[in-house]
Amino acid sequence: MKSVELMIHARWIIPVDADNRLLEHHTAVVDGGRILDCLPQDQALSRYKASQQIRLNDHVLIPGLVNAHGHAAMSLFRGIADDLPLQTWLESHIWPLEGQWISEDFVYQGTQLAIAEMLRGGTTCFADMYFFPESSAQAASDAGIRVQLATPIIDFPTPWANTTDEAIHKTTTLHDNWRNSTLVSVAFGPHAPYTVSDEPIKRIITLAEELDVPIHMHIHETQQEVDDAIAATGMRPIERLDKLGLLSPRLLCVHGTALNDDDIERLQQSGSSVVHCPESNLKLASGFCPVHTLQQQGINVALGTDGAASNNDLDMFGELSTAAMLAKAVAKDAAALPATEALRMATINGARAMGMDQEIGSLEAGKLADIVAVRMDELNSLPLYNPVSQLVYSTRSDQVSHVWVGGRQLINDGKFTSLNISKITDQTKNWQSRLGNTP
Ligand SMILES: CSC[C@H]1O[C@@H](n2cnc3c(O)ncnc32)[C@H](O)[C@@H]1O
Ligand SMILES: [Zn+2]
Repeated sequence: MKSVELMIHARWIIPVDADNRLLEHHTAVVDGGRILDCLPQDQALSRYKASQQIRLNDHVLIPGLVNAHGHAAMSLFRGIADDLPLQTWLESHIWPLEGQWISEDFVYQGTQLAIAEMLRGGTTCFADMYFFPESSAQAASDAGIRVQLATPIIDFPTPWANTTDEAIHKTTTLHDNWRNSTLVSVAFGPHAPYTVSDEPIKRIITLAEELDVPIHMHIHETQQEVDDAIAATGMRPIERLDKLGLLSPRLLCVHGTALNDDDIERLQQSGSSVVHCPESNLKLASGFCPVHTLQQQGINVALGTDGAASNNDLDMFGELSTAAMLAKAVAKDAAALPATEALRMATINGARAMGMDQEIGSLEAGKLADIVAVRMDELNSLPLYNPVSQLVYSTRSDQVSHVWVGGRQLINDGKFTSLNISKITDQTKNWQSRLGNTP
């Protein structure tokens, strides 16, 4: 018998593997932070002896959810500027607030709040674009969650960097400082086509290749963005970025609304990923991402919440259900984005977009043990004919009971093991009273 650290015996396991299998009465065997095996319970008990065994008789195990786009620290701006279209929201409300309030402490504490919400809802890895990414890196590392930090690169001075050169230099330093981390990785985050000019984009392309890291950018968020770009440059944003050489498998194209056939062909030919943020797109009335068409073209589509200031939560189960329903309405086809595909979007597709699909995104031997257990004996989950359908269409995030990242347990029966929630609540209320007094 081989000695291992942990065996999780579950009623169902959805590994999100290539065959979309559903396993019943199986065991996930974890050792050294990785999944060693996934096999029938009776075989697990005869082959392995574990220091810890957990029996989850009413639960489904899934890979940790991957939130492929957000601005974690913006959780401190949740509800501060609602019911506005993107450009008014950003230019008249959010950017002035950021100019006044953003600091290392704001980002560390705001990111802690976001991490607590994400972990509690089964997210084990998130891609983040925000100022002071050093503070976000520290918050993620302290909490034990996985993060890919897309550093904020924008043509105007920000509280983090005065110039694009400084932001790019700080990106390479951040990459160097966290190169040995198993939790924190770094990407370039040029903000959007309308805020970053050609020269920095060219430098980013070269450096991203040298460092072998992703590039993460808001692209085609609204029809207005496309119309303005055509008026200013004679080109659609995706056409311009393609001509600059930005489109490639290392690109996460966030939003992807207002896409025409030429845009879709460029995304497909280049192997770029699209990150769909349905709730933010709906709330800001930004537009619709043609998810079904993109998937029919073989484009990798991942799922993100965007920040809590435009969503207004970081609940990937809610996002999953919204994505599945919206895709059907947009395609005028009830068969568009079936539950199995939606779950892939929220797991393995996100991992692939972030260049991490060899390590996370599915429950398969050799991968890091980023695992989530969800209780399926709640009223809204019964009767249970199809666990995947239930997960996507009727599960609430508070049904998440256990969460492991790299084999470390961060949620145990609904309770946090690595975060001091009363401290996070107090510091959040403190920010609320400071921001609430803004004239
Ligand atoms: C360069 S750091 C990130 C920057 O992006 C702003 N932001 C947040 N949400 C959106 C969005 O949906 N579209 C464009 N920009 C967004 C955030 O406030 C920061 O300034
Ligand atoms: Zn965003």
